[in-house]
Amino acid sequence: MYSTVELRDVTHVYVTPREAKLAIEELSVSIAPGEFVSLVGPSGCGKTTILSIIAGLVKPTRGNVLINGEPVRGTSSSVGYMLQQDYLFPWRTIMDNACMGLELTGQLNDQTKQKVIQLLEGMGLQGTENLYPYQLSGGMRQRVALVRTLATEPEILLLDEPFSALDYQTKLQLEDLIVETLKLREKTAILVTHDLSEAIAVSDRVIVLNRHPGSIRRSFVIPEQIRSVQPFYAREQEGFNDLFHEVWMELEASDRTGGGGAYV
Ligand SMILES: Nc1ncnc2c1ncn2[C@@H]1O[C@H](COP(=O)(O)OP(=O)(O)OP(=O)(O)O)[C@@H](O)[C@H]1O
Repeated sequence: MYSTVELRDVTHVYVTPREAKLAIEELSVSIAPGEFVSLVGPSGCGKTTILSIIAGLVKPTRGNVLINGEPVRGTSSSVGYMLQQDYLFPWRTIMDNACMGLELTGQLNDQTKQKVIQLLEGMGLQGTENLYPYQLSGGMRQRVALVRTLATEPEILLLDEPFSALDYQTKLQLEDLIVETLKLREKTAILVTHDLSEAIAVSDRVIVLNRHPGSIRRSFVIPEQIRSVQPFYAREQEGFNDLFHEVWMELEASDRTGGGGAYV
């Protein structure tokens, strides 16, 4: 059985006219089918770069990236990317926004449109189909963005701080909804977040990255009693606070080590 996502000794150097910056060094990680993994680490340690490499948007300088055992060669419909901003088009209705991915990949037909309607319903967005993004709250818009991502049936979801622009209550509600939706559909997910409590509450595994250049510092497997319940209740489980403290100390240590950037 292969991993859904595998990075083998991945190094990435950003080359600009002024400098060559080592963003990630010798990073290896395997993510199993259906696993939910969070990446946490100091600002600038390479989290978004890792997602961009998995998405096929950035070609790593060295190393191999495999999805379902196949080398990544550019973007693929098996990988969906969700960002902090919803990037809905203001001039398109909610239905037309939700169908964007299908439209761009030539998969829009009566059957897939029906699936979008069902997904919107599942997210509590029934009745919004003919509205425009400005008529929805931030949390509702982010749910539309999730429908747009799920509509093309990606196997792997890359989530780059999708909850960070939301108010706290909406963020907790959306965490529960996304985790439930992804588990139900057996999706593999990789989340980048600055919120440690969120990382522990939603994940099967939390990976702490080293600061400059990005590499794996320590990996925490989330105990069964925490990951078997909804993220909201995970925070109340025995062992949650101790684990939070342990991950926090690791993150603090990561933040203290390393310089302002590694140059080659
Ligand atoms: N296109 C680029 N050109 C040059 N350097 C870049 C580019 N993108 C990122 N970098 C640099 O690579 C390093 C890693 O950036 P990246 O955005 O992956 O970090 P991050 O951990 O996601 O940061 P944050 O938590 O602040 O969002 C940083 O030092 C950043 O300045």
